[in-house]
Amino acid sequence: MGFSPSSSWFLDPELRHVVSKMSFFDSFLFYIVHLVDKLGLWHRFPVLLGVAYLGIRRYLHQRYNLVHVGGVNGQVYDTDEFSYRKADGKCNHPSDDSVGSRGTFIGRNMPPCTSQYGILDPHPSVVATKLLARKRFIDNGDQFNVIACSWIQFMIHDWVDHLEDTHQIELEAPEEVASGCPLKSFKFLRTKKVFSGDHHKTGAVNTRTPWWDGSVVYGNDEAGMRRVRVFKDGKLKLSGDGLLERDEKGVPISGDIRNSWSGFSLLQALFVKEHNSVCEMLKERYPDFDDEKLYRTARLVTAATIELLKTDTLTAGMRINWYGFLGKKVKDTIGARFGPILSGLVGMKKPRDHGVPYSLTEEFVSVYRMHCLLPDTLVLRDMRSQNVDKADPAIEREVPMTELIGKEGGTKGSRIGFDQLLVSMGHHSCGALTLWNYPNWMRNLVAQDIDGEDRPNLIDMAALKIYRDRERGVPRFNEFRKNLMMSPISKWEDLTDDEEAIKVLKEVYGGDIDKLDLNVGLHAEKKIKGFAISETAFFIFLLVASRRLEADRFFTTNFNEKTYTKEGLEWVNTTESLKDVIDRHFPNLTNKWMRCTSAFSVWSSDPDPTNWLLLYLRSAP
Ligand code: HEM
Repeated sequence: MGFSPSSSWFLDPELRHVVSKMSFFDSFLFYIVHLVDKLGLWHRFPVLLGVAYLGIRRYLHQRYNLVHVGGVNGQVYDTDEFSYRKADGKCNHPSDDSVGSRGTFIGRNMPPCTSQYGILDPHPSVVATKLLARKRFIDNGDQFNVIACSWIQFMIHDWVDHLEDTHQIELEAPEEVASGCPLKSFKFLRTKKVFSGDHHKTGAVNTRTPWWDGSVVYGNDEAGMRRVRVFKDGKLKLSGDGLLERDEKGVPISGDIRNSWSGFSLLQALFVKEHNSVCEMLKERYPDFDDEKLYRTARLVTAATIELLKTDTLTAGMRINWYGFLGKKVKDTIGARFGPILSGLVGMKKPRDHGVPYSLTEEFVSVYRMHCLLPDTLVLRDMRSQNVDKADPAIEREVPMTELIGKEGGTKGSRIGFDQLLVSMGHHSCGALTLWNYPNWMRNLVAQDIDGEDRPNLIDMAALKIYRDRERGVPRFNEFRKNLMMSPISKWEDLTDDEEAIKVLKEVYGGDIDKLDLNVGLHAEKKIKGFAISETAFFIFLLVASRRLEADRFFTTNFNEKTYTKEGLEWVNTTESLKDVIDRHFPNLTNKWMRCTSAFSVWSSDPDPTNWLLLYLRSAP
């Protein structure tokens, strides 16, 4: 029986079930979190208090929001023999070689949906047409540019993709919206349900490796890995123009090639360059390293790069994940000696999985469905300018996104070239995660299979994303929030101040708030100042971002000179942002074209002001 204050006036009745399964201590912590939530306070706290709140919340999520879907039952192995990242993600967990490998189950952060709404209630095409379809492009201001959007896609393609069934489904738009749908009906493959041998009975399987292991560049299995390697000096293949090589069918040669576009391939090419530079550095220091040893070490180093989100509280939170409360200077000087809180998760003596074998989760995939970040066109900047006005560089022309996707997009990307693509993406704000901002060109999309080949049937991605969550048993918005220890909404006004949105939400969901789809809720939700994503999505990131580091042997036990080499570790520790990586390879580009501090902000925007106050002591943004 948990802690229960005598006057429980402030506990939402819907959250009683949450407290009932908690220990006394945990329920005490939960009441603190719940009180802060009710007062809407945590993001207004000074940074130190905000971080403390997030720390308690993360602790509670680690205890109550990790659900093992099952099926991990590998072998014990010799960790010293495999002190490198294997192609298929095997041999990372200290005592079970299969945890986190390709083909294991996608986990959950909460039990599957319990509501009885039908899979077509309301019809996904109705939701897509009335609430998601872009009316006009709404940008995200200066905070994030198209590089940031591609970076997130790059991460997704490193971590997760659902195995599909061979069974085809057809969705036909109901008459009331058919005229507004680019496709009156479309066909796609069902998510494959695999028997998990556990109490949830079935689950979905990940065709990518869920570790932060750079598989987007290196491949997800032996064949994928062999495809990208040169087999000389540890290096990876790269075309003479600095972009990806392509095979005779026009498919790019890279770790993950499905549903790519020029901006995404550009990031892959950038990290191939980074990998190859690490190889050169290692070869110079260690002339006796053979191709295999150079490849393995350079992969470890390249995969361990990181970039952080905005606002001081988030930055502090992410830095604490990596360096701990004592900060980078102390960690660099004396090492990770004081445990995860003071010295950070990276470099901990042992990986931690909180009793649940590591995997990514269904909920994580749902909240990362951020296709609204994609613009309709990419505005190309004029690279011939002599005196570049960084605040407003001259425009050459606009290219529709449809010309930048798939195999044709690869050819177009090569014609544009690395420099112009990168600079143009840097200067282009990405889309906002809000209602009525889903790119219409994705409602009529040529999707690709796992080999990068175009599929014959066009798909409506806006409708499909609603279908996918329902098909995979991800709870709808209110049930999702309750499971995440957040208060559910009781009226539409709790969700948004936008009167037009409320009107259409009522129309689509017939006034039944519990029916609201997760992804619609996430896009409609009022945003916290400084946040591009919703608070509901953020709490999933809070849990999963740290888990990716702390469960990984190569960020904990093996994050040392013996595994990475002294120079490799130094490389990781002196590379703090994507800008550092760009600067290493293209110093003139950022000098000439970028005003701001982070490569992910719109490049014409102001640099971050110097703030002499210690990060943790700052007030709220
Ligand atoms: C031109 C760019 C992009 C294209 C063509 C594209 C296309 C696709 C397609 C066809 C799917 C599979 C849909 C399904 O069968 O359920 C998908 C899934 C997904 N995409 Fe994208 N996408 C793009 C960019 C992005 C971006 C920028 C993000 C995130 C910021 C993103 C996040 C996701 C996620 C989370 C999934 C679900 C993966 C899964 O089900 O396991 N995509 N995308």
